Amino acid sequence: MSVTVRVPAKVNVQLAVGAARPDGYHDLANVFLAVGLYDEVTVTESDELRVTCEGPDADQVPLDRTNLAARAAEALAARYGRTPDVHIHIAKDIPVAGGMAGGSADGAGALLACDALWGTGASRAELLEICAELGSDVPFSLIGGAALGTGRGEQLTVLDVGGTFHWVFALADRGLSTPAVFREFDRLVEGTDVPEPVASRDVLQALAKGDPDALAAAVSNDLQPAALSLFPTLADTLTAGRAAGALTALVSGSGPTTAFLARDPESAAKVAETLRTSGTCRTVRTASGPAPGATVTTGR
Ligand SMILES: C[C@@](CO)(OP(=O)(O)O)[C@H](O)COP(=O)(O)OP(=O)(O)OC[C@H]1O[C@@H](n2ccc(N)nc2=O)[C@H](O)[C@@H]1O
Ligand SMILES: Nc1ncnc2c1ncn2[C@@H]1O[C@H](COP(=O)(O)OP(=O)(O)O)[C@@H](O)[C@H]1O
Repeated sequence: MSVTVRVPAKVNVQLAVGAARPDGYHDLANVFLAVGLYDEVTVTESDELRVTCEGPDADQVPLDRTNLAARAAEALAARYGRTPDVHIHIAKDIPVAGGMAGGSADGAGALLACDALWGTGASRAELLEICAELGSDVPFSLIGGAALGTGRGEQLTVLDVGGTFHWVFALADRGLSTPAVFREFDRLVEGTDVPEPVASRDVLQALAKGDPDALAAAVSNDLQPAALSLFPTLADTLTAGRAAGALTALVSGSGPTTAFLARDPESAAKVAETLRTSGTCRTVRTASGPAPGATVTTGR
């Protein structure tokens, strides 16, 4: 018996970051938008826990117990007093270490898939609690759509979205470590008064209206200076996308993926084509959002 779950990537249309907390995390106002780039996680009953992965970035994905999908299976099994003996196969299309929450997607996907395979009867609230233990971004991967994340990003408020937003993503030739980007943020703000992170009314209204021009004017990412400091050539990618007609350009989360908002699919295709030949990125993808959260597609 096996179960397959499809899980989306995300882009952060606002990422407001507060000062480092005593536990090392940062309070956030994190406005997530799920976009239609997906990983597929299949779990099959097996005699031991093992992970395999296929896809263009598969060689960068850990296959041991540090894999978030393996950790999700272990966490659910521990809670229900059983062994996590499943083969987890990840068909990976979300860039690895790209600021698009690929590992988080696999964690949420494996959790939902194991839950369905084992018939635990866990409530949505219980699954979200396990997600939050696995990582700050994991709860959002489960719910998808659009949401405001507060605390370290794990406390979610679902947001209304009044239309479809068309995005182009430029993938870089190497990843960036999320903790390293937060550390660089701390270094850059040292000695300054970091304001409490607050959700932007303009961002929320633009999402609710489905208005790409208004969203383009309102997006922000407090981690962008840190990502650019660690990966200066990303500035060239942002410039190339803006010159190609994107309404706005920003780093996705902790990067290094850069995100470009377009007015419609035709404009997105044009921006994508220009970026593809610009020599400023490894490859380019287009995707629209909001996309649904983790969804069981086949199984049992
Ligand atoms: C920055 C964001 C924006 O959505 O994602 P990415 O762009 O990397 O995908 C997230 O905050 C990443 O979430 P996630 O990748 O789940 O992070 P976690 O596993 O919880 O934490 C990894 C490390 O990131 C830092 N961290 C994470 C979240 C947070 N609110 N404050 C932090 O300082 C800490 O150094 C922590 O040890
Ligand atoms: N299932 C997984 N897929 C990808 N990376 C994973 C996974 N599980 C753990 N990781 C680790 O998490 C790191 C961050 O990867 P990822 O979640 O793709 O990026 P980001 O945090 O930038 O969104 C990777 O470098 C890898 O070591």
